[in-house]
Amino acid sequence: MDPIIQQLHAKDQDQHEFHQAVEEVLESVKPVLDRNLWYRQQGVWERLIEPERVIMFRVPWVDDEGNVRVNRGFRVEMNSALGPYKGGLRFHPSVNLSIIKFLAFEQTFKNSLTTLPMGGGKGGSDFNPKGCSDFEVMRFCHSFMLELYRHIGPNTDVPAGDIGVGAREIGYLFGMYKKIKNEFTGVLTGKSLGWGGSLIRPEATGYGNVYFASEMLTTRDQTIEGKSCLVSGSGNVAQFTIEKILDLGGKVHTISDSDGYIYDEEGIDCDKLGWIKQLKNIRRGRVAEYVETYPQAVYTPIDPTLGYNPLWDHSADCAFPSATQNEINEQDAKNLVKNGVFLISEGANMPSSPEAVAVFHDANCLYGPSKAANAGGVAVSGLEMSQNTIRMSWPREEVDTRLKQIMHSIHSTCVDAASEYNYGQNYVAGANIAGFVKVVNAMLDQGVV
Ligand SMILES: NC(=O)C1=CN([C@@H]2O[C@H](COP(=O)(O)OP(=O)(O)OC[C@H]3O[C@@H](n4cnc5c(N)ncnc54)[C@H](O)[C@@H]3O)[C@@H](O)[C@H]2O)C=CC1
Ligand SMILES: O=C(O)CCC(=O)C(=O)O
Repeated sequence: MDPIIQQLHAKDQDQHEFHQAVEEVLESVKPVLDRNLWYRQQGVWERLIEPERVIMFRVPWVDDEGNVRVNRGFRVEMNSALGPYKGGLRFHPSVNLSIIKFLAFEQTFKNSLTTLPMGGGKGGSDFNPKGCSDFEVMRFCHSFMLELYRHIGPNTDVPAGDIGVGAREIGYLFGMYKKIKNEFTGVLTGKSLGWGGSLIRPEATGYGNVYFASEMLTTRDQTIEGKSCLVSGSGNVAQFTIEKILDLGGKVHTISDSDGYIYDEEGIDCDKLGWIKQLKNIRRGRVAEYVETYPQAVYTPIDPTLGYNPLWDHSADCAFPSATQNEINEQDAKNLVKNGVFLISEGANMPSSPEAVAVFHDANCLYGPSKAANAGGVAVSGLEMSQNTIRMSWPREEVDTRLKQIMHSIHSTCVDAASEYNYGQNYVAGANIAGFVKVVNAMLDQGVV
């Protein structure tokens, strides 16, 4: 094992997700480090895997029954070589330091790929919004911001949404920040349109992922039109991935949540997607309800004893994992390949295990890793920051055009970096190398800080 990885395991024991993310990047950038001894001498790698700052805090709040509840809050400010820390907040019971550190680490390279001036950060809490009333969510968000406000700012650290944090939560967080600081600034992105949000930000991660997939398909003279697709998740990223696939003439058969998944042989059309948006964004229900309205579809509950996810065991051309990390294991990857899937484009962060990624590469699939394929969300957040700074809002077409250009540029950046280091059409290596080189060159320019 590389001594750096040995040290990491000794220092940050049990941070499995963080180790996984670091090991993948280190593997890809070894030839870059070998070619540039200066990088090694300057300890860039050791500096990259140590967050600039880790903030952990108590979040006390009162539920509707008057009970005092306590959650743990996190913000990991990973790297500010390229700009203010930037990255989402995740509210989910599984959140811990390892998960936030892996997300902040990935975010650093992802933000670098966007070409926009953003450093990497991520935060969140083990708070579970599921089943909470709006008032409970509001009290939690206000308490969370009562601590977070002292660490963030429009030129310091600009959080946004992730799992469990959408427009409602961003509104409550912004309200408390504004009250404490007495200023109306672009301190958060993903804001509602009426008070500083950007058009296309809600759509950006999903749309961007499908634009990236289209770029990958172009290398084989193909398009999304007529392709059958498997999508996991049913939240923000999944919904707008489906919307763009339909827009480009593809067909989508699946959605899921943490209880189970839906397979709709006929395909999820625009009307059904509208129903899913109502279910998830307004009624906050479970995907199991889909079969009550569309009885031709099949609902399968999660069975953790299976060892694989049957959602990935259907015949299709393309897969868009859009739920959570490590949702595709080696067996799932083998099932996808066996069923004819030849393109995997990741909306979720690190949804494929390292063994699954190896299966995709061995089968010569077009495999778009998350830090490249889902970078459209944070890219449009960067555009929201620019619009807030100049106190303007750009029209929908303008933001969408910029998003398309950014995804095109990320694709060519990955292809060029992979080819420079003889990695062929390996988007993992390309994304890691290109993201890494830009960040470490900025770190070297700024000295040992
Ligand atoms: N919202 C954004 O702009 C971005 C999100 N992402 C990533 O996309 C993924 C989804 O995030 P969002 O759609 O924003 O969140 P969301 O909260 O809107 O939706 C998450 C969805 O995933 C499902 N899910 C969560 N845990 C699951 C599990 N263990 N098994 C099956 N389903 C599960 C939830 O039921 C929900 O439908 C995450 O990995 C997130 O980090 C990545 C880039 C940007
Ligand atoms: O828009 C942002 O700043 C957050 C996006 C994000 O969390 C991600 O790319 O994973």
